[in-house]
Amino acid sequence: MTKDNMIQVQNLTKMFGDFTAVNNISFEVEKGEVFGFLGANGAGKTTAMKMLIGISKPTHGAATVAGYNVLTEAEQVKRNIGYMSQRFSLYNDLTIKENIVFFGGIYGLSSADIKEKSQAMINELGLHDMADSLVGSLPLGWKQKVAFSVALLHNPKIVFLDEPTGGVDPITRRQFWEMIYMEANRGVTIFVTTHYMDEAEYCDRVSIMVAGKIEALDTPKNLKRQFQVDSMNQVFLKLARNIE
Ligand SMILES: Nc1ncnc2c1ncn2[C@@H]1O[C@H](COP(=O)(O)OP(=O)(O)OP(=O)(O)O)[C@@H](O)[C@H]1O
Repeated sequence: MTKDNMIQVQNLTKMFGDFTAVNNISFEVEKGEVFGFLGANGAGKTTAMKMLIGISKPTHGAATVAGYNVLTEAEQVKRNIGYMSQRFSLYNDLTIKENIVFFGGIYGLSSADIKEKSQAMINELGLHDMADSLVGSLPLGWKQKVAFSVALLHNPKIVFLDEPTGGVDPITRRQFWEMIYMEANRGVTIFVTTHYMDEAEYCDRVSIMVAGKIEALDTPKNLKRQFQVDSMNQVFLKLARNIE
C-alpha cells in the first residue's frame, strides 16, 4: 500500500457457485477521498463491500483496507473502519444517548470516552432536546445523521456507507453530505454507495459497476467528458445501455 492509499483492491472476485457476483475488480482509494461506488441493483456493490469490511472471503484476488489484508487481518480491518447502512443502523427502542453508549461499548471505548464523545456529538448535531428521545421517534433524516456520527465514534480511518440517504428528503440529504465532507476534510476516507445521481456528482471519484465488473472509474467531471453528457445520471444510463 502506498502512503495515501486507504483501500487497495486487486482482481477481487466473488463467486456463488457458478455465478460471478464480483468479477475481477481493481481500484484504489486515497486517504480523505470521497469515493462513490455505483451500480444498478444486483451489480455486485454489496458483495464487494462485504469483502472489503472483512465479513466475506474473496474467491480470488486481494484487498487491503487501512493497510490490513481483508483475508488474513479481518479483525484489524473491522477495528479501523466504520459502517453504516440504510437498512440497519441504530436501535429504534433505545434513546440517542443509549445508542451512543451501546455502540461505544461495542467499539471498546472507555466510559469517560463515551461520555465525552456523546456530549460532543449532541453539541455538533444540535440534538440537546432530543438526546433522551427514542431513536424510533426521530425523522429518518435525523436517524441517519445520528447513525453516521455513531459509525465514527471510534475514530475509524475509513467509513463505509451503504445507501446512507435512501428515502431521505433532498434538503436532509444535502445536510448529510455536508457531514460527509466535514469528515473527509478531517482525513476520514469515505466509501459510499448510492442510487442518487446528484450524490454521485458530490464524490471526488466514482466507480460504476455493471454485472460484477467496474465499467467506468474517474472524477464526475472526467466521466461526463468521456461519455459526452452533462450529468452523472446520463453517464449511468449511457453505460448501462451500452452494456445491454
Ligand atoms: N449469498 C449469495 N448467494 C448467491 N447469490 C448472491 C448472494 N449474495 C448476492 N448474490 C447475488 O449477487 C448479485 C450481486 O448482488 P449485490 O447484493 O452485491 O448487488 P448490489 O449491487 O449491492 O445490489 P443492490 O443495489 O440491489 O443492493 C445478485 O445477483 C445477487 O442475487
